[in-house]
Amino acid sequence: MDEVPVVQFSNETPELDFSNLVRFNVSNSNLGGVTPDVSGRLDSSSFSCNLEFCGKPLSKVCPVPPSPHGESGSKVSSRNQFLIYSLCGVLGFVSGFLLAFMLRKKRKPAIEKDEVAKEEVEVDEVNSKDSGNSSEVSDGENEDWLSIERGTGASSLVVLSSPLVEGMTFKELLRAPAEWVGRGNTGSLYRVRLVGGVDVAVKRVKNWEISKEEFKRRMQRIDQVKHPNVLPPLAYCCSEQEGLLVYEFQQNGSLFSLLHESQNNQPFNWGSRVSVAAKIAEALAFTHESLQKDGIAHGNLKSSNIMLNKDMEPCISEYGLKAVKNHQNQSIISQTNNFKSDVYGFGVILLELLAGNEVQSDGFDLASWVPSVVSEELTVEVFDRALVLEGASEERMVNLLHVALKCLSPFPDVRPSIDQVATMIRSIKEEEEEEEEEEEEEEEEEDRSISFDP
Ligand SMILES: Nc1ncnc2c1ncn2[C@@H]1O[C@H](COP(=O)(O)OP(=O)(O)OP(=O)(O)O)[C@@H](O)[C@H]1O
Repeated sequence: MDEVPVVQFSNETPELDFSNLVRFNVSNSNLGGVTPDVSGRLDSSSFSCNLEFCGKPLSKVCPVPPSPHGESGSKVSSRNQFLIYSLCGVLGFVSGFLLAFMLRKKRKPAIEKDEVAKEEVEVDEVNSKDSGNSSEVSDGENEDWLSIERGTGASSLVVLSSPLVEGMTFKELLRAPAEWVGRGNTGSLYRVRLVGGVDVAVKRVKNWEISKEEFKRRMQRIDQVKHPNVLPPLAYCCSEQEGLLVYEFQQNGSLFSLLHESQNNQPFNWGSRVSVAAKIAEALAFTHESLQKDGIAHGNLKSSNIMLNKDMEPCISEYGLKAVKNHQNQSIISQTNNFKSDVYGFGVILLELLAGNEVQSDGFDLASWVPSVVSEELTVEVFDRALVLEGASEERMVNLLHVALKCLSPFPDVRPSIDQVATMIRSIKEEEEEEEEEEEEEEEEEDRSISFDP
């Protein structure tokens, strides 16, 4: 066999088939690594002067190479990976939980409002089923109710002396189911059912002309003046821009609805009308006298602010909520005339009771029409046909009409005080009652004579 010439390789021993080799020599080369398997046919001289060689037939033992995929290493690394992933998972879960908690805390008022809206819808549905006179609540009206907290600056609710709403809180009021009832000149009115089943009317007054301090003063004073025919405010809260007033809800509606909106032609006879007029006049006279020094008049007296309680007794509502305006030029008038403005408002109510017509509806101004009819001596034209048919005393109707016309004088100083008005109406009522008594006696007399007649 020929000797294989020595060949210089770089760095690594090439992988060769040594089985047929007689001589192999890589001494003094730059090669290294594990000596090839030559099964004892080569000696150490074949690799001499190469420090990088190890293994047989050299005395240098090769180190056990660390296996990147060795069993123990793999176990360690996968355990580490498991620990790292677990740690990341736990950290992720904890931070996610914390984030969700913080977001929920921030969003809480909105969630509560959503709940109120849901409750409103539920109540609206119930009411529209069981009540004939419930109103549909538009999104705008719901929004209006929901924005109360914003509008009043969430100022605290002041609960007045009535035991009906004792301990009621602002939150409780806003969370209670609410139904929109109507919108007046000054704002919207809602029916709210409190826990325990008490129904209250919540009036929201926007853009008012009364300062916050003045309003508080008024409410505290009005709360001290009690009269059975004046609906007391139960609670209030206010900001500079708007206020919230709570009254007991009156199921039987207003005098306005009885006169102009009654669908089942509820009889409202002459005797009842005189009685209603007398009660309102007495109640107003009492309140004017009590609040004279404080300069607090009603400010917005009209038939939609005369509520009928469960016994159909008239009650003046919304006393003192409005800065008084002059009915003629609509400018805010002096305090001396505040009370005369209420007298004018009462004069309009008297006309409505007599004529059964609505004032300033469809362009028809009853307060201007009546004096012209009276001056043309067509007085009877003014009266409600139902009263004429009923046989109401024309004399007393005319007397009441004259009281109304005095109240409607364009000059506030010429108008009587409400106390004088109350006295005039009282005498008309007494005449009416006397005549009724006489008629009853006559009827009884007739009955007796019939029964004695053989
Ligand atoms: N306490 C109450 N209970 C039941 N209904 C009420 C009560 N107070 C007012 N209402 C009714 O709610 C409706 C809306 O009342 P609101 O006072 O807002 O309007 P208004 O009287 O027409 O005008 P204004 O805003 O000038 O007072 C009216 O039909 C009124 O008669």
